[in-house]
Amino acid sequence: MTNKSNIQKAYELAVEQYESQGVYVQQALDRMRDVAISVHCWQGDDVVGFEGNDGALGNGLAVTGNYPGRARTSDELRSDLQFAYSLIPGNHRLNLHALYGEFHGAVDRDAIGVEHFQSWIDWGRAQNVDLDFNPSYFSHEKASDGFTLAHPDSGIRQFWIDHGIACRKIAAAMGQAQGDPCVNNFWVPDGFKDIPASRKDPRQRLAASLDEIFTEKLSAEHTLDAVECKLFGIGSESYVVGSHEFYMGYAISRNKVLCLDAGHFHPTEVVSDKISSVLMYVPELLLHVSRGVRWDSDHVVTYSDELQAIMQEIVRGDYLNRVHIGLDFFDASINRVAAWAIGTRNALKAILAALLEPTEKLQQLERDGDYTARLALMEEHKTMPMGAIWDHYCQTSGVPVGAQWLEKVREYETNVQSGRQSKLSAVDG
Ligand SMILES: C[C@H](O)[C@H](O)[C@@H](O)C(=O)CO
Ligand SMILES: [Mn+2]
Repeated sequence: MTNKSNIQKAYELAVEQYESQGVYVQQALDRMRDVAISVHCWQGDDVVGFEGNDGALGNGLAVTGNYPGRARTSDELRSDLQFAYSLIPGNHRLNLHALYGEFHGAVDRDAIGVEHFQSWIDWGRAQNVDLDFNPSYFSHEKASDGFTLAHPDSGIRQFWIDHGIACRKIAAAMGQAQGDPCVNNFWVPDGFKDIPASRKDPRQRLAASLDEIFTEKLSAEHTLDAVECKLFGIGSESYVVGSHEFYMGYAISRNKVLCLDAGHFHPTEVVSDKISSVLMYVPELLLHVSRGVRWDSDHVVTYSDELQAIMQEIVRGDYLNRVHIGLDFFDASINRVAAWAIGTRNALKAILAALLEPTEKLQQLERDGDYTARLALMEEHKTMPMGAIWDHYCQTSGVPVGAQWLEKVREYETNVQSGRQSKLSAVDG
């Protein structure tokens, strides 16, 4: 049975063990406390949002499962988020999509304004949660044929350009209110199911639309524009306009933040190997930490080799101040608050493990050409008592230790989420 003194004892032994390797745990924990993960709102309600439609998700996004308790209103979503944050050590951000505004009636995407997000801004200030933002280029009649900013119809393109412009203003207002830049991430689904006759034309239209959206210069103290690529989606298997090469070139030439989603590449291609390359040419990176499984790019993040490799790269490259870490997964087959807790805690554990590495020693061995010792120490590190440091970190941060958070989720499910079952609407796809 876990108790405080055992956690403390295990921690002290672990600290000694790390110190014998030249790793100072307190320094690692001090850096850890500054890491803010941008927790994505859309895990809480299966990417439905509050526009008042029936939640029919489109444009290659699909949520499967019908676990009870989906948040149906902004108050329910905020309650679930607050509860999720109470299970996660540290102080984190919230990543909001445009379709989560509070509209009180029909407001089309090109007409949204700061007023529709004022409650979120106020809530963020009250909770000390900084906000990030995303225009929503999906689940809309004007996106139903799979094209938005690259649409051949100039009227439809203009509608989505206006949406992008509106979202930048909202993001800037959020950043100004919180005194910290709001990262505003553009992902568009545009693509073809089958072989295009022109790969060029849609890409030219997408670049032109984005240029129009980004014409107004907004203060980098308030908002940063990010662009997110994708290899394929359901319904865009043959061609996605915003490919990796497209956005890599776009971000470099327009000085934008590049967003890499861990589920948006070929199965054997890893984001961890891209970080140090792209950061040579773009100022900052946004990560969508996710887990691809076959066709789905958005499974709940587990403590996988690739998750650890991503966080190692960020720490080894000393990029913590140039990489914005966001999450992107949605699973309706398990408790949605548990999904947030599992994925976010795993991302943080991987960061802590990376901060506890003897990075300088490993890099010196490499410079010396001692690859034997480099591999030996990397392997020894894998079984160092990181769990004892993590437990202590959770305890001193005032959040549940080990699997105790699951008991809290069970209580929340019984007391809060189970009462929502009557109006459940889950989307299968
Ligand atoms: C809802 C998100 O914006 C979306 O998941 C996007 O980031 C993406 O990754 C699409 O595959
Ligand atoms: Mn993503």
